[in-house]
Amino acid sequence: MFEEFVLTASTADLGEEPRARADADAVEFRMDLAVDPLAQLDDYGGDLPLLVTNRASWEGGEAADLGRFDALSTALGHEAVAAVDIELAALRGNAPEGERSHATALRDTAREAGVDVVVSVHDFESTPESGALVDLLGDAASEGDVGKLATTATAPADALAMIRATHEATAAGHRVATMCMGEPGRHTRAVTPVYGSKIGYAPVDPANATAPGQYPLATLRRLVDGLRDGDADA
Ligand SMILES: O=C1C[C@@](O)(C(=O)O)C[C@@H](O)[C@@H]1O
Repeated sequence: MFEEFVLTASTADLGEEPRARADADAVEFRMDLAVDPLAQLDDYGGDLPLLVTNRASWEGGEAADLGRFDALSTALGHEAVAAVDIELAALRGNAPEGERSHATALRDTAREAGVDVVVSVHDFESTPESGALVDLLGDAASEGDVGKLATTATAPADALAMIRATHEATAAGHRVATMCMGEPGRHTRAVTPVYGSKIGYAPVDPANATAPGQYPLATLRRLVDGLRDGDADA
């Protein structure tokens, strides 16, 4: 699914999917933020494929325990689910007790089901220097189909480090998705796809952003396509 850039509309409400169709290529379903996520999946009849995320509380989400893996595993049985997000820290075992075995089992299930695995890393405080970012991207990409890195930019230099790291990791053959959270890094969401980033995230309803600094969905679509095609009105 991630050979080309994929713009995902992030939401906790699959009922928003019709509003996302005009601009998004997929929906990121934030199961940890959703009311009755498995029932929503059962009822889903939309056109867009789903990336399912059930973000752990220790990685900035709301899913409090290992039960999040059971819910993700059930989600993989739905035909519309094309990709699943798993935290790198869960796969590498430097997370709370029991995460690693659940995370690797989920990855196996995803592979058997032909579902892509996005391995994610988040830093809600800062952006390390670009060499460290490249290492993180290499680690994440080697554990799944795409390595995703979202860090917090507090100055323009942080955005530059992320752009550089995106370029270097892509040149080294890794499939990555990158972005900075926070206002000084907002433009990375439009620019890193030029350097190889394969996933963008934006809320359908700007009032429900799932990370600081996200552009509205239609804006990110226009910016990414405009930079790619050289047509600002694209
Ligand atoms: O990991 C990511 C990236 C993200 O944090 C962002 O910065 O856009 C938004 C989240 O919904 C998603 O799971």
